[in-house]
Amino acid sequence: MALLTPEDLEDLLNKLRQSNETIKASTGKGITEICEDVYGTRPASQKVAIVPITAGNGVIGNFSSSLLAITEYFGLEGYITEHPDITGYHQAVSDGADILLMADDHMFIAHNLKSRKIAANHICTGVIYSEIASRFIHAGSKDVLVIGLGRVGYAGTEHLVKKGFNVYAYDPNTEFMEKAIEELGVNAYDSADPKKFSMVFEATPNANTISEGMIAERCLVSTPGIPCALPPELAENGDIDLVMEPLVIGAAAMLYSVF
Ligand SMILES: NC(=O)C1=CN([C@@H]2O[C@H](COP(=O)(O)OP(=O)(O)OC[C@H]3O[C@@H](n4cnc5c(N)ncnc54)[C@H](O)[C@@H]3O)[C@@H](O)[C@H]2O)C=CC1
Ligand SMILES: N[C@@H](CCCCNC(=O)[C@H]1CCC=N1)C(=O)O
Ligand SMILES: [Mg+2]
Repeated sequence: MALLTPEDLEDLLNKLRQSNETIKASTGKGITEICEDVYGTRPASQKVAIVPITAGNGVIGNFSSSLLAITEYFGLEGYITEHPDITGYHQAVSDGADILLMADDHMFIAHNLKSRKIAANHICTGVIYSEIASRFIHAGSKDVLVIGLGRVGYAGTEHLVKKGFNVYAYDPNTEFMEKAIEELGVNAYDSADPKKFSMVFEATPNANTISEGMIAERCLVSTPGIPCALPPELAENGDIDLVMEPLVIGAAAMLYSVF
């Protein structure tokens, strides 16, 4: 499980604002509108409690404060419980919080105590980043290249297939490839095929997983993956729009999915 580091979370809201400008330019809509479209919900000043969790690798510096900044960015009333774990959970429920945000090393969830809806970060991250990729206004077809079929990648692929896109997928894990072909009917990406993609969704924990031969002159790369999927020489290319940030977009999708 690739865990965030405090460095990943530095300058979070500036990274988000940058990403949102790219999202608007590439898709015609900003992240809040896209979340509203995908989930059919809107914020309504819900009270959000963030409960730090000490399990496993333990509390990640500025993870809770980043979630607090995210809740406020989306116009919600957020706070971090005074204590972590069960004590914090008890405080949040006693305070009448509507939504709880908490994460151990394996699951990061949003739980709406009122509506009983619950969301997992890896599902929502896959859905929202693949949705962004699929909305590229300059795309010439419904072909989407997916790199990485793990917890996030598979969820995003499922979402794209459901929405009727032609998904070409690659993952060195042959089991994941076979599962995606059998269960979702995706095409195996063939590097020998000269086809180039204008919409790419990448979800791997490795750098430089996208090579020049995969992408069209003008393309949108939407990736939650850390580190960056695009080699620096490609990332500097003006005609490639890159949407990439470490936490906010996925967390926003979690909140919208439980409103
Ligand atoms: N930005 C955000 O909001 C979030 C970011 N993440 C990040 O997204 C990434 C993926 O997370 P998970 O799906 O949970 O990881 P995972 O470990 O479940 O899946 C990663 C997949 O990538 C595949 N892969 C590795 N190298 C590859 C390559 N060169 N080409 C194609 N596939 C390759 C692996 O075989 C594996 O199936 C991680 O870096 C994680 O930190 C995860 C959640 C939220
Ligand atoms: N227990 C810690 C939080 C641990 C979060 C680990 N999960 C990740 O890093 C995932 C979530 C999005 C990207 N990676 C705390 O409460 O401070
Ligand atoms: Mg994110």
